[in-house]
Amino acid sequence: MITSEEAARVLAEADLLHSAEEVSAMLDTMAAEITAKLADKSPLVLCVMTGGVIVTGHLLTRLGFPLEQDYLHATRYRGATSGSKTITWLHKPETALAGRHILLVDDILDEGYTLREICHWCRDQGAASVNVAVLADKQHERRVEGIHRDFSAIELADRYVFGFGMDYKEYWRNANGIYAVKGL
Ligand SMILES: O=P(O)(O)OC[C@H]1O[C@H](OP(=O)(O)OP(=O)(O)O)[C@H](O)[C@@H]1O
Ligand SMILES: Nc1nc2[nH]cnc2c(=O)[nH]1
Repeated sequence: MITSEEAARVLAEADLLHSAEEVSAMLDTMAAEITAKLADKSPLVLCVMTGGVIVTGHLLTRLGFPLEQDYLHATRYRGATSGSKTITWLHKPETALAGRHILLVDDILDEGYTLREICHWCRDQGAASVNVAVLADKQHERRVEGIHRDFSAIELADRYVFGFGMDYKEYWRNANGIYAVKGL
């Protein structure tokens, strides 16, 4: 836990990596790629809470074809800046996945434990296909095997980032852009 004063200092000292305008343009491109692949599939779009909530909202307004929406919550960082290897499921979707084309939407693919487990779960439920869309794809050598993203708006350097759904110790998911914490 940090105070709101500390949160304000972190934002003031952070590096702005991508402005809101840049994020918007990159989401346009990703939405066009998703449309080309899934427009005739009547997909079930699953928002990975909490971080995925903002990118999912922005993305959905750019997808002009029939789809359904639900959400799930699986977390491993729980407000920290490094994650445990154990995923905690806080909510599973009500909608049946069997036979559906699933589009998972999350804020960031980092080491990949979270989305790998979620993809496995979707397939275990009998999904016809599982596609992964992330706002940010972090570039490093620590990615676990067995996970890849199908769509990504932005590739990021290996720093701890926040904004546009991503938190710094639960603050600044509401920051309108993508920032890197000073020194991290
Ligand atoms: O690729 P990984 O290294 O597994 O990390 C990526 C995950 O970490 C964050 O979730 P977090 O556990 O912080 O939960 P939150 O969305 O509720 O903040 C983010 O939203 C991704 O789901
Ligand atoms: N906010 C945030 N959450 C993450 N989860 C995995 N990596 C990150 C990151 O860089 N920032």
